[in-house]
Amino acid sequence: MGTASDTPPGANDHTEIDLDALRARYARERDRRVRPDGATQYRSAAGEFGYYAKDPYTPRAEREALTDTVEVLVVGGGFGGLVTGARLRQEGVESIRMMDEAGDFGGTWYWNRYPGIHCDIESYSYMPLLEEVGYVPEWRYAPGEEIRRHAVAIADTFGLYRDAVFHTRVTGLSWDDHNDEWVVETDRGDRMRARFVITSSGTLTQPKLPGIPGIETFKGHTFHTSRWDYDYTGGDAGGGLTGLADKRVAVVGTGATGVQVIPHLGRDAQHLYVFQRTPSSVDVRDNRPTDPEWAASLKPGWQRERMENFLAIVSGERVETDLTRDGWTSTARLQRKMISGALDTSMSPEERERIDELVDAQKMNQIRARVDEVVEDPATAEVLKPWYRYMCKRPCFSDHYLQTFNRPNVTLVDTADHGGITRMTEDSVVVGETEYPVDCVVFATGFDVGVSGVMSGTMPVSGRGGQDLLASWSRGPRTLHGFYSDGFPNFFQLGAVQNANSVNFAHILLEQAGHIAAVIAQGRKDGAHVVEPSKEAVEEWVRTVRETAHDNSAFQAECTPGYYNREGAGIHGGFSYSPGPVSFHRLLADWRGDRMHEVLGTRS
Ligand SMILES: NC(=O)C1=CN([C@@H]2O[C@H](COP(=O)(O)OP(=O)(O)OC[C@H]3O[C@@H](n4cnc5c(N)ncnc54)[C@H](OP(=O)(O)O)[C@@H]3O)[C@@H](O)[C@H]2O)C=CC1
Repeated sequence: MGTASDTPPGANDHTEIDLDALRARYARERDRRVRPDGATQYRSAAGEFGYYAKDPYTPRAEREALTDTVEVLVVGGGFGGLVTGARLRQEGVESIRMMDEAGDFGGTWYWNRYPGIHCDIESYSYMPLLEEVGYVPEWRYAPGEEIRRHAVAIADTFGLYRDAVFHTRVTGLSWDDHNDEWVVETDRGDRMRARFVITSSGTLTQPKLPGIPGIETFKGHTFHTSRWDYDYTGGDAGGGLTGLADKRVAVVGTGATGVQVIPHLGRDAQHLYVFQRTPSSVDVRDNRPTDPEWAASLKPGWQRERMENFLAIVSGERVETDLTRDGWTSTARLQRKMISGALDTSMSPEERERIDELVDAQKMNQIRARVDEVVEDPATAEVLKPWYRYMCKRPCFSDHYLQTFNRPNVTLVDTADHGGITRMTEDSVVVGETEYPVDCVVFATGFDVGVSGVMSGTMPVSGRGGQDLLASWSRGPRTLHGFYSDGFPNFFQLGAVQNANSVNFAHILLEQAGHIAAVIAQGRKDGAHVVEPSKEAVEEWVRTVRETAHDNSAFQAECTPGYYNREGAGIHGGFSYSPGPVSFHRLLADWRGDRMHEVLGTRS
């Protein structure tokens, strides 16, 4: 197998690739799509558009306001919150309240139930705690419903429904210095208390809408993919959208969601218009049911081994064997552009960059050639070809997407030269001067990515002496290992900020949960009043993250716009710990070995 640090076969044999011409083409295609309004072009699904974010799956139950006290409050019932709850239970913590805005557990898998939904990371590594729950996924790449059911199974296995509250949003957290407790206020009128608060409020739950002029005037039916309206479409996540048989449907967006949903809309709508601004790179999926013999042969510890092997490969570490062997592990070298990890130091940076660029060009040529092989109409095929480097956008995998454009009832509409859809009227989507009358518009336009309640300010956190967390971060996040900050005792955050990042984020969350549970358990054992890092420890970690930051701004600047590069504005490295998740997890394990006492009971 290859690793990110090997020179790939054929890397020195690219005489046919004209990199200058390719760079010029990439720049031209990028310039067609950059908008002067950048990230401000979007609208949140709030205020007059709040109905796009309503929960269509679970009725909201009335309940009494809470005034009790728990030991741990976990904000967020997605995998981050669930695995934290599970690890705390394993450490013997009894009093845990799980809280979520959704109507049940599952996080992103609660909200996203659109037809065709699957996870594009292999389920055996993605779905956490499989061995603890006693489950082997039915599919190599699991459908969303199987993943959602697994989330519920984790909650059942670890007794996390007990004390859980749903359809509840935290509106304020304030530290009570006198009692060493958090006072928690919510949009349900709760005013409860918790000794520890852990937030894992997720990144792919708040739907985002394009700022299309006239969007509010459209009188037909409309919804966002993360709040699928099966009452209107009929069918379920497996397809069979019989309600669309006599409907002209527009879908806006061709990202990872669009690629999964479009084959179903194309199959079932009377006519489907796909409004595309930037094509995704779409590689082979090759999904298959789990082999029962393989499942029966698995030995205890198999999942951790597989997860760690996958994480190591996609982080650019050297490993002996590739247990997964899929589109992620075979492109590890290319992912280094986005998710930095181990760097090959056996060659000069210039030589490394030249080889990276050639390997990238080779991969993207293969992706573009696949479009020609599958799509019958050459003009349509041309529009579906992605002209950017591999990790500029989330890579996609599908064996049905490109094929959909061979259907006579499917029309691809290229909006690139118009910055997206020009406007909407009462009954049409308009691109340039051309009107497309439709009955229904489905927005596959993504999420306010990376915006947790803490970062957006919708969950104000007031620490020691009433200091505001966001205000204390006015010059950037200040944490020890991404988890906690001085002045905010017993408050933990899960997420990628100053912590680790990976395409398999479920693995990162599992490590974070284990770490937090270990710290809390040690604190309980030692009789510590609080968990809080010192100001010096925080400053040292912020400096470490900054000094080790891998600056990929040059790469980002050449990328087509999207949320990876703040719509073309660029992001400097240093958001997460650049040396990569494997080094970070090692660093955390060492820290737990001999420095944990530094955060325990430092104040009371
Ligand atoms: N693990 C998995 O299997 C899956 C993961 N995901 C995750 O969710 C993330 C979000 O994916 P997704 O929901 O597809 O959202 P994205 O943000 O990736 O895609 C949004 C789409 O909407 C298009 N768009 C936005 N505004 C306009 C406009 N005004 N006119 C026309 N088109 C417009 C974008 O075009 P443009 O590109 O030009 O901006 C893009 O194609 C993924 O990156 C991935 O991390 C999602 C699905 C499956």
